[in-house]
Amino acid sequence: MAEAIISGLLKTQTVSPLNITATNLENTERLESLKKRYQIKTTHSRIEAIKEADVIIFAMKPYGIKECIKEIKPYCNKEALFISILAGIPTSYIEDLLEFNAAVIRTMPNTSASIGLSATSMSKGAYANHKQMEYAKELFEAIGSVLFIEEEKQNAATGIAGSGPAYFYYFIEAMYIAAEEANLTKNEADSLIKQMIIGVGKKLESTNKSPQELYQEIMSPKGTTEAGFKILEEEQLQQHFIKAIKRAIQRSVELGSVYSHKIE
Ligand SMILES: NC(=O)C1=CN([C@@H]2O[C@H](COP(=O)(O)OP(=O)(O)OC[C@H]3O[C@@H](n4cnc5c(N)ncnc54)[C@H](OP(=O)(O)O)[C@@H]3O)[C@@H](O)[C@H]2O)C=CC1
Ligand SMILES: O=C(O)[C@@H]1CCC=N1
Repeated sequence: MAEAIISGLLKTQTVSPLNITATNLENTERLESLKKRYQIKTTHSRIEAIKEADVIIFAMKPYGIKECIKEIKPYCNKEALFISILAGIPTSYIEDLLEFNAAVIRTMPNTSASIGLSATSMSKGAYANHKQMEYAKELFEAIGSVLFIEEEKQNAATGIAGSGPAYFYYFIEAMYIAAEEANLTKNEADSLIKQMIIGVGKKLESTNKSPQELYQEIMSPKGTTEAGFKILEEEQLQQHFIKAIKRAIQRSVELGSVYSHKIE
């Protein structure tokens, strides 16, 4: 995710490579390759990375945030803007760890960020101001769209749009399996499935029709689609899918409470 953000910021010339420093935990090879590909600065020292930064983006796994902030806190610029892409982690937790009135913004992008098509949701912490929100929006527009939402809705946004692409890829995988079993070659399947998915996305974008209207349009009486739908309904696939999304949302809540319980 961090690379997708870096790549978007550079492609849109939102930030100069000279003003980006990437760091990670231990993977030197990865930092070298980022440096070579994007001409950004890299360092293994998280303190060096953040010391003079006016924007700090947290993009590690949620369980890493506590240790990270503990390490960098004494060196942080108190005027900096802190942006988190961590699933579940509340802005209040980051503010508490930093132990000053830090401007914190919580975001939830998705992997389509790597092609500039993320659907990112963004919420304000207690001390971030309007100007900082607008600035963060500008940064994240380099990787797609940005929607401002209240922080209590971020877990829902995480289950829907953060995890969402994975569920679609899973269904698309099923299409490839069915295509192969029906003797389509890989190239034939690629050509049909990819364009079909692009068409669905663009159609959805260009119409006011509901998803139900759209699938009903496809279903001729006693036709192929209707025959397939009967199986989906018998298996209660839609209910299972709703259950899966609800579980993802719940997991985001859990991540927030597991990793952001009382601070020592
Ligand atoms: N994957 C997704 O679709 C999305 C993920 N997110 C969120 O983004 C975050 C990252 O996910 P993802 O990119 O998939 O994970 P990755 O494992 O690909 O990347 C995590 C990176 O964080 C680095 N890291 C870990 N701890 C520290 C630390 N203390 N200081 C600096 N760097 C650190 C790791 O370094 P090293 O390689 O050296 O271990 C690694 O480069 C998660 O919090 C997730 O919730 C949000 C939206 C979508
Ligand atoms: O699975 C996860 O926890 C992260 C957050 C959203 C997408 N990936």
